[in-house]
Amino acid sequence: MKILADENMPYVQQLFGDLGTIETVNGRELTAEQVSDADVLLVRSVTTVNAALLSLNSKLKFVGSATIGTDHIDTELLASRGIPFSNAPGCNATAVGEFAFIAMLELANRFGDNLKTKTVGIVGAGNTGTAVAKCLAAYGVSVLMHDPVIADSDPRDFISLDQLISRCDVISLHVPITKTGEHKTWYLFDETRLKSLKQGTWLLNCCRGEVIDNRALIKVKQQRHDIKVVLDVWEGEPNPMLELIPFVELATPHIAGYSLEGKARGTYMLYQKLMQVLELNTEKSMTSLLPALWSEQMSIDSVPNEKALLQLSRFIYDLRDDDEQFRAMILNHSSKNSRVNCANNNGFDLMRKNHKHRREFSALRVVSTGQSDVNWLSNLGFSRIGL
Ligand SMILES: NC(=O)C1=CN([C@@H]2O[C@H](COP(=O)(O)OP(=O)(O)OC[C@H]3O[C@@H](n4cnc5c(N)ncnc54)[C@H](O)[C@@H]3O)[C@@H](O)[C@H]2O)C=CC1
Ligand SMILES: O=C(O)C(=O)[C@H](O)COP(=O)(O)O
Repeated sequence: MKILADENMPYVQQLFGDLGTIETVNGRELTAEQVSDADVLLVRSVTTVNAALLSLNSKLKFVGSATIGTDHIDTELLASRGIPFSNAPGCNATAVGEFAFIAMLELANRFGDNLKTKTVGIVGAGNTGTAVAKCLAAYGVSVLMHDPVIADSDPRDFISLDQLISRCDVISLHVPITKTGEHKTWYLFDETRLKSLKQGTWLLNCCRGEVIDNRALIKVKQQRHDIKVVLDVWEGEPNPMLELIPFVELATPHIAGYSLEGKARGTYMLYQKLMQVLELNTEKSMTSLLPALWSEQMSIDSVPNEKALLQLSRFIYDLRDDDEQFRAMILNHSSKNSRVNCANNNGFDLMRKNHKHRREFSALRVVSTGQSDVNWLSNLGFSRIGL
C-alpha cells in the first residue's frame, strides 16, 4: 500500500509505517501525477483535494486531513467516488483556545489593561470557541456567545451578532469558512461590521482569514487606532496583504493550532479512522508518541495575579516570539524578492514548516506550596500534582 503524506505531519512513520510505503510530499505543491498511484492520501489544510488532484488516480482507499477545517476538501467528490474521508475534528481545539487566551493576556499587558474586567464575545461556539471560553471561564472572565447554527439545539445562551458587537470588549472568531447559506461566514466582518465595533474593541481571528474582509480592515484601521487586532489567519494565505501587518498587534502565520499535542492528535485520529476503514485493530496509542513533560513542575506560593498568569503562560508559549519572527520573515522575504508571491517557499510557509511546536498548558504541572487555591489553574488546563 502506498501512503502519500504531507511532510508537515508528525508521527506518520510511527503510526502508518507498518501499513505500507510512506512518501512525504510538499502539500502546497502536490500534483495529480504524484497522487496517481497512492492508496492513501494524508493532507493538511494547504492541499486542495479536488477533481484535478485526483484525476489520475483510480485506486484511492482513503483520504484524511489532519485538520479541523475541511474547506480545502471536495467532500462531495470523494463521496461520489466512494472514497472514505475523515478530518480530525477538535484535534487542535485546545491549542487554539490557549493561543487566543494568551493573546488576550498579552494585549491586556501591552495596553495596561485588565483582561479580567472585560466581556469577551465568542463567534462560533464549536470546539475551538468552547476551548477559549473554557480558559476565560476558569480565569473568571465574562463570556457571551453567538452561534445561530446551534442556538436552538445547544443548552448554552446565545445572542445575536449585533448584540455581541455592541456588548463585548473583545471578540474572538471561531467559525468555519462558508461561502453560501443563511449563515455564511465569508467576510462576516465586512467594512460595515468593522466600523460598528465599539470603541477600543480587541478583535482576534484564529479561524480562517476570509472571515474578515482584510482590505476593509486596513481601511478601518487607518481611521480607528482604538481597535486592536490579533491575526493568526489572513485573507489570501500564504500571501497576506503586507499593508495590513503593521496594523496588527500580534501577527502569526496560521499556527494557533500548532501545539505538539494538537498535531499528534490530528495524525492519530486519521490513523484510527484508516484502521477502521481497513477493518484492522488500532494497536498504537497516542500518549506513547508524545515526549514526557518538559518540566517537572512549577511551584506557586500565592494566587497569581494577571501579570503572574501571563508569565506562567509565557513559560508555556511566548507568543511575542512568533509575532517577531513572523514580521521579520515576511518583510525580509518581500524585500528580497520585491513581492511575497511565490507559492512554496515564502516566509509564511517557511515559518510554518520550521515551527517548533509548543506544548499545551497540560504539559506543565503546577503545585501550590502555600494555602492558596490554585484549582482554577487546572480548570484553565494546567496539570496538578495528584490530578
Ligand atoms: N488557526 C488555526 O490554526 C486553526 C483554525 N481552525 C479553523 O477554525 C474553525 C472552527 O473550528 P472548530 O471550532 O473546531 O469548528 P466547529 O465545527 O467545532 O465549530 C464551528 C462553530 O461555528 C458555528 N458557526 C457556523 N457558521 C456560523 C456563523 N455564521 N456565525 C456564528 N457561528 C457559526 C458552527 O455552528 C459551529 O458551532 C475551523 O473550521 C477552521 O477553519 C481550526 C483549527 C486551527
Ligand atoms: O485544523 C485546522 O483547520 C487548521 O487550520 C490547521 O491547524 C492548519 O494547519 P495546517 O494543516 O495548515 O498545517
